[in-house]
Amino acid sequence: MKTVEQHTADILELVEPLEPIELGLLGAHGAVLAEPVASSVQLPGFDNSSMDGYAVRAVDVAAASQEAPVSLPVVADIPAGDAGTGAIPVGTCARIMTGAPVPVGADAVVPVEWTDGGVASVTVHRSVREGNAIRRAGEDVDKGAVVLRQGARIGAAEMAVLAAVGRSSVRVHPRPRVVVLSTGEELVEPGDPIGPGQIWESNSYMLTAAAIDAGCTAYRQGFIGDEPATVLDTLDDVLAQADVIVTTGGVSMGAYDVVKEVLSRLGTVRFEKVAMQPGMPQGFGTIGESRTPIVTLPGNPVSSYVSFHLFVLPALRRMRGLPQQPLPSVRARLVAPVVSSPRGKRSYLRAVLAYDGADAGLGYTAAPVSRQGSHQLSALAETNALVVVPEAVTELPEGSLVEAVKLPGGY
Ligand SMILES: Nc1nc2c(c(=O)[nH]1)N[C@H]1C(S)=C(S)[C@@H](COP(=O)(O)OP(=O)(O)OC[C@H]3O[C@@H](n4cnc5c(N)ncnc54)[C@H](O)[C@@H]3O)O[C@H]1N2
Ligand code: MOO
Repeated sequence: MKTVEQHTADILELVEPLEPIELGLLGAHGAVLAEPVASSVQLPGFDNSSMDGYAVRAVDVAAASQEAPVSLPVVADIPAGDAGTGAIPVGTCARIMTGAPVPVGADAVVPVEWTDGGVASVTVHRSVREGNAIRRAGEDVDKGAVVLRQGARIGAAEMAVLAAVGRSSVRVHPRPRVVVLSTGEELVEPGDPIGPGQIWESNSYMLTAAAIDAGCTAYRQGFIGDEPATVLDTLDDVLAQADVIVTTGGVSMGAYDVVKEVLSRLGTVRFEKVAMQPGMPQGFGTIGESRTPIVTLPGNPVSSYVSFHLFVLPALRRMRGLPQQPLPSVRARLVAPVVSSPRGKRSYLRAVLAYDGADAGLGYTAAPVSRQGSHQLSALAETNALVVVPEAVTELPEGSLVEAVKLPGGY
């Protein structure tokens, strides 16, 4: 059997960062920059007021106090958006709003709270230091400075920076388009009536959500039965809209394991056993003229979930133009024994990871959930980590230190 590492490496060899394209700002949300972004301007672009108040010469109000306020004529009113061409003569001031350009001649702003708020003339009852409440041109960004590095993921903060330096579009590795398809004659759409031997389909919903969480555009193609021609036709149909296809089901040893049956025939998809539990039967390869990557996950829901995180997430990272990075893991103390783990396979036990180091001196603790079967889906929702039991280990006493891999979204 193959190791988890070998299988991951094989899948990674199949995929490349997606070709960069130019996208409008909101279209680039979640995408990864394929270029460094430099600012063509300085920010702020001009000296401006950080408060609503009065633009003055500090020296003109140097003597102002509560007991001996100073009055100045107000010669202009400067709202934000003013072209900023005005000047104030010595001994006068201008009413100014937050973000408005500081007029020539002024070197400080007196907040309106320190005045009587006058319109024609204003009485100031506190002195100010030179530069008070003025945001200087260029104090945020120098002209030509790189404000976002190549490889940055465009989230809310990056979006703000791009817009603030005047960019309306950027060159990015787009979000991978993931098409999710499940197979199985027993599957029924949730909400539809269910008959004997049937189950409501859940894998494609789970994987579509997981792919979206992983920064992709995901299409739930839904599910189809075990008819080989339908599987091939459906795969053919979705090729045009997929950067990667993820299927579930039909990859094991059964008489109707259709994905394995039809894709093995193509000769471009390999089916192998990986030394892990859950998630032993796996497949991957390419299909179609443009050699679209396809990862075929096992049908058992927990197996499918775990193998998506171990094998598909790294591929998606690469397609997004991000460097490889394992899911974060911590050392944790088991709060219950592991009574049996298969020799020769690495177990990924669903667990609840908690941090109670400060109180109990334990650091992280991991409590494997009680239902560990590949079909026992309900325990997944409470799971936030996978406890790794190495291939050579078949049992672990309570209190053992283990590696716990944090699952995305679990925190
Ligand atoms: N003789 C053997 N049998 C099995 C082996 C084996 O090595 N020899 N491996 C077992 C392991 S491990 C796994 S995992 C499963 C994988 O099977 P398949 O990928 O072929 O999946 P199916 O047989 O289609 O389904 C398995 C199981 O999962 C349920 N399922 C499938 N798709 C969905 C879906 N979209 N939503 C919800 N549930 C789904 C399905 O009803 C089955 O119960 O094979 C073992 N067998
Ligand atoms: O190894 Mo299968 O993936 O658990 O039941």
